[in-house]
Amino acid sequence: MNRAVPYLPIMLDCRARPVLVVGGGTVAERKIMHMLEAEAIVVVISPEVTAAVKELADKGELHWLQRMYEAGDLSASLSAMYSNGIDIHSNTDTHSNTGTTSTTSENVQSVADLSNQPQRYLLVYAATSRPDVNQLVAKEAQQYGIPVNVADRHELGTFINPAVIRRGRLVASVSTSGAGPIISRRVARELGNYFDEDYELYIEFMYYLRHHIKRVVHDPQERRHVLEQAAALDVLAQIRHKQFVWWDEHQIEQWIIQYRGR
Ligand SMILES: C[C@@]1(CC(=O)O)c2cc3[nH]c(cc4nc(cc5[nH]c(cc(n2)[C@H]1CCC(=O)O)[C@@](C)(CC(=O)O)[C@@H]5CCC(=O)O)C(CC(=O)O)=C4CCC(=O)O)c(CCC(=O)O)c3CC(=O)O
Ligand SMILES: NC(=O)C1=CN([C@@H]2O[C@H](COP(=O)(O)OP(=O)(O)OC[C@H]3O[C@@H](n4cnc5c(N)ncnc54)[C@H](O)[C@@H]3O)[C@@H](O)[C@H]2O)C=CC1
Repeated sequence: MNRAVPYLPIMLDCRARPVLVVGGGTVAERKIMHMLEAEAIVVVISPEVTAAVKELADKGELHWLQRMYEAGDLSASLSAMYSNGIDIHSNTDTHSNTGTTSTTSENVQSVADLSNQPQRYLLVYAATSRPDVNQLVAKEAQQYGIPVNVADRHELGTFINPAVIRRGRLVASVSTSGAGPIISRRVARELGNYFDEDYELYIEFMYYLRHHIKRVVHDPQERRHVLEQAAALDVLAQIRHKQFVWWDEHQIEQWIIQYRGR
């Protein structure tokens, strides 16, 4: 038995960064949905895709290259891909060569914008049904220093995906370090029952309060004390009992005053 890989859990800002998904089946579709939620620019290379992925491509919400993965796809920089005449904008959008944005989604950037992007993919997903292709994608990604996820044999890749629940700014992700994804999903659902919908407003309010405190309380010790008091507020209970009323700035100032100078 292998020892568990000590994976590093992080939160990655993927907004407007290009990510590549190789393959377009149900597994690829799930990974694509997470990438779109993270507001990444999604490029899919696959001869066939699911109906849902096709629809997203048609709407211009992702870029579909309708073909097999080719060795070298990852070594080509994105701007080079484009200047070689490969339309990475979308499989259907023949007008994108003009460099104008002709899509409905905020996610999708014009080709001109893409050429200003980093020259390599931020992340790569090898999610085809062909082990040899997935292995080639993994090898190439590692050659170029791009983090890669391999759907059929996670040990060939450099990162894996947790099961996730979101409550606005609160994100809980669960991994079994690859031992059993169904268990991850179950644990995430259990966390989701505990951290229910009320947490969204609670965390939003705490964000707003902390932001305000950071702006007006400059002494580090004093700030720390005020932030501890904020964390101890019974806002969540008030939300649960439908008694919570959002504070205005004046209320916050008044509340802070009582803890100042301590
Ligand atoms: C290592 C990892 C790498 C990665 O994909 O990132 C991986 C790998 C593999 N999954 C396999 C199978 C299944 N995966 C799922 C579901 C999910 N898989 C996810 C993550 C991960 N899966 C990573 C580890 C997560 C952890 O650490 O716990 C979730 C959590 C998140 C997500 O995919 O985004 C998502 C649930 C999300 C949700 O619903 O909330 C289901 C269930 C289903 O489809 O309904 C099955 C079928 C049942 C079964 O086989 O157990 C196989 C065998 C393939 C084969 O047999 O050919 C491999 C290959 C291998 O183990 O190497
Ligand atoms: N990591 C995970 O969460 C899970 C992984 N898997 C594994 O993931 C893999 C994919 O599973 P599914 O999506 O269900 O398969 P699928 O058969 O539905 O889809 C495979 C996709 O790969 C594409 N493809 C095939 N050859 C290609 C090539 N040379 N270049 C580019 N694309 C190519 C096909 O067009 C198709 O879109 C399988 O190996 C499966 O064992 C399965 C379940 C969960």
